[in-house]
Amino acid sequence: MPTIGTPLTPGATRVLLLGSGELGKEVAIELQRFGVEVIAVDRYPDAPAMQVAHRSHVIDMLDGAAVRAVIERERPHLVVPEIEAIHTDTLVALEREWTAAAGDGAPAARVIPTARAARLTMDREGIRRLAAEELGIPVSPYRFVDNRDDYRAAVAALGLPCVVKPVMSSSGHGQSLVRDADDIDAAWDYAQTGGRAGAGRAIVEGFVDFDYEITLLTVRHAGGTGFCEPIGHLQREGDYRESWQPQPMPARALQRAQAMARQVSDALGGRGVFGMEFFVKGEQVWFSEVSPRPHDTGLVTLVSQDLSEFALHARAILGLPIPVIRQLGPSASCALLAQGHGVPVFGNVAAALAAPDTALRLFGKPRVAGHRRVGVTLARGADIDDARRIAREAAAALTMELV
Ligand SMILES: Nc1ncnc2c1ncn2[C@@H]1O[C@H](COP(=O)(O)OP(=O)(O)OP(=O)(O)O)[C@@H](O)[C@H]1O
Ligand SMILES: NCC(=O)N[C@@H]1O[C@H](COP(=O)([O-])[O-])[C@@H](O)[C@H]1O
Ligand SMILES: [Mg+2]
Repeated sequence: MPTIGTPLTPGATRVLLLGSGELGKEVAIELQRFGVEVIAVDRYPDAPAMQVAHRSHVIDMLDGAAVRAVIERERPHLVVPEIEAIHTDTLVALEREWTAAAGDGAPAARVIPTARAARLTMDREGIRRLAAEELGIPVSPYRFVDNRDDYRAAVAALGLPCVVKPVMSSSGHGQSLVRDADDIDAAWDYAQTGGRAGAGRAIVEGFVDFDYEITLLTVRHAGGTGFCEPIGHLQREGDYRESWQPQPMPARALQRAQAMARQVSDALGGRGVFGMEFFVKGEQVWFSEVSPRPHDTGLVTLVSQDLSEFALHARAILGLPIPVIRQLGPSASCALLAQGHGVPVFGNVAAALAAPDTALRLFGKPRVAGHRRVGVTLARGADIDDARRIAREAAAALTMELV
């Protein structure tokens, strides 16, 4: 059994991150605090988590042979997917090989939370069919389509407004809200260009007219399943702009969300944090999707909890106890988005931190080409509105240039 505490020695626990963005950077920092050896992998050099890892590799993570080669070379004990866009069939195959080789003993390595969870959530179809069709959980009405004719038929069947998304996409890429008949064709064209795997399959979802939406961070750990206080968030163009915790909600709705989160996370299995997304209207709750890993809206937990979602992920995957998760009061995060081309240069950083109980994460992404999240402001306040205002003001005080 590997031990923790002394990286870069033969007995060290090695963790390999597949994806090295802002979320992986915080996970890497938490693992570093336990003396775990961290290897960061992503599609481009100098990714945020690479900057705080022991070693890094640049590979095409959608190339199965490249994923296998880096894992076989590094022989990690834990493989931690950090994004959806990974050749997850290779993870499934590797997991099977490790299990077979172990016989009755513990496998040499594990995928977090499981290879199947990574595969089912890499594409909207796997998780949607599991939640809606196998588990019978309420979701928006939906249809999967592969061509323009089927798409038009799906829009006609589901009615307007509806939402169109490539099956493989995240952070709103390729996603449109179709409000009226004039939007129908453009939304299809965008779904065909905005997805990760290029043109192809899409989901059409009936629009859920929710009061608010939440992320329910759910952690499966050695001692059972725990929940964080619900996180409310504001999305624009399918991408998160602000999040806050705790989102006030009726006890009945929270119980429903927790029960669904437990059902879905139990079905996916393994250990780690799951970002369960729900829509809420009154006491009604719809499951939307899940990240079997820390969630971007959960960045708020960097100031709102004693153990952030990243600290929880690290503890859970290492098999360490999580006896309690303390919420520290009304808190908020505000995403810093850059638009254009070049290297981000920040100014007025001091002003962003002038108010009490504020914090800042600048991710250190080396370049922006188009639209990219490059940082986040964090704040605690007297209430949610106050915390959101402080986080927004901190973001507005910063200047950002691309050079
Ligand atoms: N059926 C729907 N009805 C109403 N709003 C929706 C629906 N589907 C998506 N949205 C809105 O769009 C947002 C993004 O959708 P979704 O979470 O499916 O996309 P995503 O690209 O996976 O986002 P991310 O990767 O950032 O979580 C949701 O948080 C919600 O605000
Ligand atoms: N909604 C998922 C999400 O927020 N994922 C986070 O964004 C990074 C990719 O950013 P990039 O597109 O700027 O490289 C990912 O690596 C992850 O940290
Ligand atoms: Mg989402």
